[in-house]
Amino acid sequence: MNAAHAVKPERELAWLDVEAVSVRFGGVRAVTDVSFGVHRGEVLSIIGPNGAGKSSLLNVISGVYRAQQGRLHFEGQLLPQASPRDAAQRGIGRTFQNLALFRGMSVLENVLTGRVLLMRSSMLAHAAAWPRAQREERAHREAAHRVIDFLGLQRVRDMPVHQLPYGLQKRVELARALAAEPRLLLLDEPMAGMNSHDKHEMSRVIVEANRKLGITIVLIEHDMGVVMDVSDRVVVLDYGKKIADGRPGAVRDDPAVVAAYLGLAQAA
Ligand SMILES: Nc1ncnc2c1ncn2[C@@H]1O[C@H](COP(=O)(O)OP(=O)(O)OP(=O)(O)O)[C@@H](O)[C@H]1O
Repeated sequence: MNAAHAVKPERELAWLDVEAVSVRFGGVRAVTDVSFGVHRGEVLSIIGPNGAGKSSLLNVISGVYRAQQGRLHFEGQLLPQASPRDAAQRGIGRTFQNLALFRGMSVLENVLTGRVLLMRSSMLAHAAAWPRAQREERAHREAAHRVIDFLGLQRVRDMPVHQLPYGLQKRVELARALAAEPRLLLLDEPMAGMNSHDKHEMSRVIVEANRKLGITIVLIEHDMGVVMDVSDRVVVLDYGKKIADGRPGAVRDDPAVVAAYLGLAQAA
């Protein structure tokens, strides 16, 4: 066959397929031509020095930011960009780098807000206490209770969130994200600012959510000990570009990664 007529085979898409994504803010290139795949059932960590583009990438996947270039596919479907609601409805959940809870509301109420997109009855039906709406509300409360039990938050269930220590507040945030029943959960520095005991606890519940609930997890984390412990695979960004992608041990020993982090140590 004439080489000119050879058809390039279609690339096989990963479960979440990030293809040549670039994000710019004015003159700042936050993410440049980054591609990687997330396999169903894994814990994948995204690491890299401050400002490497990790949160921007997560924001593109969760529909918060629009990429100027590139495409995303989730479960074989092209993801429309900059639509957090669409991403959530497709089963992509997330937490944010800074606490984003309703501080005056109880733990249970916060977790219930995670189920808003799963609610079918209108607010009016709930307000009028129609039987179907009541049944639905009961089911949502039961689901919220299950998540609270899963994360060991029963004792503080009715407390206002602002009265809880920081480590527990971060766990409530995770509970709210789990309440939405995501298949893919994006966690942006869920252990930032935690002491080592709380970090250990948070790592444990993340691994349990992955293993027991079958949720695929993409995690941004700075603590290399945690990354090595919990990740099946690691993607490394530096100045917006992907510099490594592989098993944790291989990535840790990768000369390009060592150089990126050594550069950081020398600059400090
Ligand atoms: N909304 C925005 N507007 C303007 N610039 C932004 C915005 N979001 C991110 N940036 C810039 O894009 C670059 C990458 O930022 P990003 O937050 O994605 O990095 P990061 O790897 O998550 O950093 P960190 O570890 O410090 O959270 C930085 O230079 C940042 O200042």
